[in-house]
Amino acid sequence: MNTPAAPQVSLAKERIQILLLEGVHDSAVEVLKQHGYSNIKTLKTSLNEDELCEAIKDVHFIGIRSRTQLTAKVFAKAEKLAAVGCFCIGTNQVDLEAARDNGVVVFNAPFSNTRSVAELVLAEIIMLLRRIPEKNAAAHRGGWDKAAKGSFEVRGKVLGIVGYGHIGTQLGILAEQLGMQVRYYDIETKLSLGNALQVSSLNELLKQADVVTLHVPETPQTQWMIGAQELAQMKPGAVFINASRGTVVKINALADSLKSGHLAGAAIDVFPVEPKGNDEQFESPLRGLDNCILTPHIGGSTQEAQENIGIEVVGKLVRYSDNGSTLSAVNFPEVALPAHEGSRRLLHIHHNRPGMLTRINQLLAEQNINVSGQYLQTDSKVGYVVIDIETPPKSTIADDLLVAMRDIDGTIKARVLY
Ligand SMILES: NC(=O)C1=CN([C@@H]2O[C@H](COP(=O)(O)OP(=O)(O)OC[C@H]3O[C@@H](n4cnc5c(N)ncnc54)[C@H](O)[C@@H]3O)[C@@H](O)[C@H]2O)C=CC1
Ligand SMILES: O=C(O)C(=O)COP(=O)(O)O
Repeated sequence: MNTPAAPQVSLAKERIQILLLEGVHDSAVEVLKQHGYSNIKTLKTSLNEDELCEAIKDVHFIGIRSRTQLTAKVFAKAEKLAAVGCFCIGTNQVDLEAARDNGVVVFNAPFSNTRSVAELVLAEIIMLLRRIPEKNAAAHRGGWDKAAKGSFEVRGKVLGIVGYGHIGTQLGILAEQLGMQVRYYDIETKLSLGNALQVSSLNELLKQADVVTLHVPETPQTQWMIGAQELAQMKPGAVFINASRGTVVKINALADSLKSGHLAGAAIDVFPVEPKGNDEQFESPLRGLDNCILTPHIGGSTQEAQENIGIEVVGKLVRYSDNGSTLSAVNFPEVALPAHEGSRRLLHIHHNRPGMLTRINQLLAEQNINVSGQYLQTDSKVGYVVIDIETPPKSTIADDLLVAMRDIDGTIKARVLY
């Protein structure tokens, strides 16, 4: 049985602690302030696990980007944490199950930086097919490589996109404007935009494409999906781009393929191991290869994308904090209940066991409480219910109910929102 906790109403906004890491854009802070949140700490860097375990103890909301690893150990220390905002697309850096098991909701920005990635990749396609990386490197050393040999227009070439989602589709449209023929491979059947064609296997795509570009998420299926065998399937002289996740490609195999000349070039933005901050040394077997463009995970790093992400993710955190909405959460049942005038709102997060709602409703009935709104959603592990109750002004009904609800076996978290 859970031990009954002291009554606790919604925290005053100035007491809600918010920690934003990894240089989240100022737009996030501005929107938080507009909504009355002022207790905001920002850091330019990420924190390691030990630092996070310490820093997270008093934090109610944390904002991260792709570098901060939020592990089960960190969530175990995060007693007050209500939600995580990933100010990026990927959520692979967060132990989503541990978050959910601790009643912590995780949000992200599923598309605000996708145009930026697509534009970068488009530029890299042209640069690689014109052999600019080598010619640029040679010129820096005093060389003058004016030969046309090995340099090609992109017009008419086959672009092979692995992962035809938000980024892959936009890239396909942009590439068609340049006259490229777009083919893609995806595990799901997708609506082909423009003249794009879906192919049925990764190998088929690798064999057909002059340019292969990866736009898949990090999942158990995509981990190390491109190795020596897959690279060998690619056409001699083809080029390869990865702006998805570093764990999708076996980097030594890629280095070998570039060194042997089988691949003419590559552009890589993400790496199996990335420096934690700008002052840490970058190590990679791709360093020193003139036919390889190396960028420091900046596919989504534009002013436009970062500003929009700041506004979007903070919007989701504020909606959860102000009215309990979990719409578009990546690890949680989605619930949104309109505000009921004159009501008080309670949130209850519990392990998904039979009879939880019955027990909550028994309490409401026993205490003769009038419910003006109630909404429950569950997934396989967790249930989330938002309850609006009618109470006379200044009554302690909601606080008393909270104590009783927290005592229900299977409760993960419960609070009075307002
Ligand atoms: N370099 C950077 O700065 C950035 C990198 N990214 C990375 O790009 C990834 C893709 O982003 P979006 O296009 O927005 O994601 P998305 O979720 O819209 O699209 C991903 C596509 O990959 C497909 N897919 C999943 N597993 C697959 C597999 N095993 N084989 C083939 N296809 C598979 C999905 O069905 C989906 O169509 C993100 O998950 C993130 O890791 C995203 C933004 C910035
Ligand atoms: O959006 C993503 O998934 C990215 O990879 C971008 O990550 P970042 O915000 O630049 O650390």
